[in-house]
Amino acid sequence: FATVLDCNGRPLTLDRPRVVGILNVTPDSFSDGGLYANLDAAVAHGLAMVEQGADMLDVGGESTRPGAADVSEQDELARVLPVIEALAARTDKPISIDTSKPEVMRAAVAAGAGMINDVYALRREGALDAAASLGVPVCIMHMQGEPRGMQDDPRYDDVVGEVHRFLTDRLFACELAGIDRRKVLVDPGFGFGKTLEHNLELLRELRRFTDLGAGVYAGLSRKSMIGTITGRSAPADRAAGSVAAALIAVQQGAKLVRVHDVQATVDALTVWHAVDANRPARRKD
Ligand SMILES: Nc1nc2[nH]c(SCCc3ccc(S(N)(=O)=O)cc3)nc2c(=O)[nH]1
Repeated sequence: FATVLDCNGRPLTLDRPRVVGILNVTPDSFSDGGLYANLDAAVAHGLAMVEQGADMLDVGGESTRPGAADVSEQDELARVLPVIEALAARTDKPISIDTSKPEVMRAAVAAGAGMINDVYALRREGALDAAASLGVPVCIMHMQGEPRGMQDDPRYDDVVGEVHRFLTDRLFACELAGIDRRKVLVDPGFGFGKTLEHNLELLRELRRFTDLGAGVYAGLSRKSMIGTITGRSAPADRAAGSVAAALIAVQQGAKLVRVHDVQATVDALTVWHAVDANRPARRKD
């Protein structure tokens, strides 16, 4: 995958693992309870995360947590466009749009977004063509079922193998549509139609996804897998567990982690990088 992704004129350099700050602009954001439902608060939070070291911001206007209801195109546009425009004017960091709707992709990129983050992996009607014509990097993610019912009874014979096969197929679909594989990131979709055991197996085997020639992207922050393991029922209490999970993902080869707790994660990855980057070259014996 490319070491520098051109995100609508804003570079994202993947020479080391990078941190994506989550900016939910939905009334029911699962962990910040719609704190950023209004524009000024959302923009302030986005800029605060950049100050804390976020390398990119991920703006989402449709909650895709389990049981979430669908959002109309116009509602989603009304939520995300003002935020993307305001942020693009006030930071030079890349901004990704977390959406599955082609028209939201187009409008968001026109407003300044530089990456498409699609939890449906461009499977919606027109999404592949929209992404291909926009030419910005894309993150494609695995989900079993739909947000409404994906956690009812997730089942796999071989969760890693099936998720790997899905991402392989979607990568191929991207290439057929004219999207350069080097501009695609792949994501196993933690919490999207997976039990705790499935999520743990995917994290344990995350390195298996680095053979696809695409950067690996992971979204673990404050999810129920962290809560169940640590006993932290309130998402806001899951920062330490989330940082631990992000570090494990990075140690397994992930290049991007999508997080709520930016500063803590940035510091953890800085410590990891100091140790990893200064590794003495292997002795020629
Ligand atoms: N690429 C990418 N984009 C994402 N967007 C989101 S929104 C989170 C929705 C959610 C919340 C909570 C749970 S749960 N039941 O596991 O706590 C699941 C899904 N996530 C991801 C992710 O991972 N990758």
